[in-house]
Amino acid sequence: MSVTAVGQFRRHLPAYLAGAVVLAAFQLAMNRIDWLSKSAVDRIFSDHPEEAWKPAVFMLGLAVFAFVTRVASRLFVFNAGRDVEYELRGLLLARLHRLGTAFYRRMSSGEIMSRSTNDLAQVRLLYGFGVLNMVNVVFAFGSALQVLMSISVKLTLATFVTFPLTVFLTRSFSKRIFEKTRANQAALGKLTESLQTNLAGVRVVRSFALETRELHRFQEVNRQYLEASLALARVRGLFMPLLGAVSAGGVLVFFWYGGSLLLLGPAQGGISKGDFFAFHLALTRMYWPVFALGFVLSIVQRGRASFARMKEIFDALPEVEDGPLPAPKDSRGEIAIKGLSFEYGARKVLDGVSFEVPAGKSIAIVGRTGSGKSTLAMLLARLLPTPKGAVRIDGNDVCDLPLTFVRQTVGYAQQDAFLFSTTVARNIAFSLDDPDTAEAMDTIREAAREAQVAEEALSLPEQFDTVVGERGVQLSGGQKQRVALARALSWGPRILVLDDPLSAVDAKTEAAILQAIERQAKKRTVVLITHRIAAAARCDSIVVLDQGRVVERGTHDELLRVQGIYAAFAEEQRMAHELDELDVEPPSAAPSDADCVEVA
Ligand SMILES: Nc1ncnc2c1ncn2[C@@H]1O[C@H](COP(=O)(O)OP(=O)(O)OP(=O)(O)O)[C@@H](O)[C@H]1O
Repeated sequence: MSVTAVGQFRRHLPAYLAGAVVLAAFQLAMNRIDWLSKSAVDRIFSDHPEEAWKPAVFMLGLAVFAFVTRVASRLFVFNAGRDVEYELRGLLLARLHRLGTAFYRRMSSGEIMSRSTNDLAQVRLLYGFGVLNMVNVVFAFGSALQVLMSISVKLTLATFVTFPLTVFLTRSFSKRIFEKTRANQAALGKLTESLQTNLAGVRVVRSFALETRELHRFQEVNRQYLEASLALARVRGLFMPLLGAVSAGGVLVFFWYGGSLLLLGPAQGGISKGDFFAFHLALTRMYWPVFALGFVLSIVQRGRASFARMKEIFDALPEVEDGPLPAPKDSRGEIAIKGLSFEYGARKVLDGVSFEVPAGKSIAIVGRTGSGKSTLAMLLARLLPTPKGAVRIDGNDVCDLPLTFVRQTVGYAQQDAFLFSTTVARNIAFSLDDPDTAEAMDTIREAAREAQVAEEALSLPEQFDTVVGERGVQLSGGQKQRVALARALSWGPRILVLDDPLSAVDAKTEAAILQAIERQAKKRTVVLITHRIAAAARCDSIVVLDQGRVVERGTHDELLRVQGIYAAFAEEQRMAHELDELDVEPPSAAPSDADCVEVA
């Protein structure tokens, strides 16, 4: 469903209509107050001045009514504006969840943040303040014009002599305000992006002692934003006083021509004192909305410019869409990959990859860095646009299945251990519906034990309730990796894909984690991406990738016998192990042949 400015307006039409009705009632009351003023003034100068109290009492009643309708109109319309903002914020996040790597390559997170906050605030103003005042201008104009024209058509036309100039100014300035606002919002986006990059990389900046250079770069973006803001302020600043001056011209005409009509009096074709007074009231009432029109138009233009920037996110097409089949009730966890090729742009990173994993078995994907292992894992979970017919789960093409089903079935624990800025427990329990129950806590502790991070978690100041800081800044690289692994283990999907979960652990911890992964493999299908031969050896089968192609397939022993890339890796790692003279794992924790599945 596409998100349009008109569509959002239509969704809240009842509230806007209610707001319009009470605004109309308010302006009607103001119209009646003008007429009652005329009546009161004429009575004061008549033979019975004591009767002036009657219209005055009515005016008081109408003033109360006007107050109530004015407040109600704001409640209806401003609340609708807030509702639009609330909905757009939700839609924005939902869309951002669906968009893929191509979009995130194009738009930085700073830019997205700017559009989701600054631009959204401008859009809220458009749907609240902007709409209210646009409607109010029309009603106020009609209500005042009725008083003016009824009192004197000639005087009305005379005071309107400046009107064409007002229209001309409004039109030409609103276009310039729109353009300047777009430029201003774009500059703000760049500023937010620069600030966010500096914050995220503050440690790198400090460790390279490049604060001064980064500050200079930031100042450049900062200066561009300042210039864009000043350019916008100049246009807006010129517009309002110009409009005010033109309006004041009309008031001057009123006093000059209206004054002469007053001196003539009604008997000689002029106007009464009450007419003069009411005309002035109505004219002031009308000039205010015309004057405010400039401000309102600038809000509308800013809102439009911001909506256009947000629409770029709403209109971005997800690379991966739901398939047409209904979600199967369950999954056995059988994987079949056939002729899978994939390119990033023009660069082919997977080329005709084929292999199968029977349900409940484990497979290791081994290969040099950049050989396409993570890409393969992401295609399995449809985190990238998987080619049709290349990946099947339980015989179903993943492209035909609902995305939620695929991603719940294929649990992909990424290589970069991303932690949320919350507690250790909540990071582990990310996939659990209710992480605060005693049952969830048992799962969390069990997963932490399996991932060999329980002891360290318990030694933290508030144990599992310790907040790990932004992206887990308070934990070491290895701790982060194991918390992320615990998260994957607590998830328990049918197919567990672990992307290099051992890159930052020592030999002893590695052995313990491998045993945990082996226990997992008894319950589900496991795809283990690893550089470690010791880890691959424990899997039922091994696939070796080289430059995106499957170059070897078999069990650990079979591959050793082939004397190919895998055997070379094994030899490299054995020699590195011996050369480093790393302390040998205690016999109890060391992997034994008996632990291996189908390793002869
Ligand atoms: N988003 C991307 N856009 C363009 N190229 C990419 C992208 N992600 C990865 N690549 C490239 O695709 C190739 C395969 O990357 P991939 O991450 O799948 O390799 P890998 O085998 O998992 O490597 P490693 O063991 O270092 O994690 C690499 O050459 C990489 O530069």
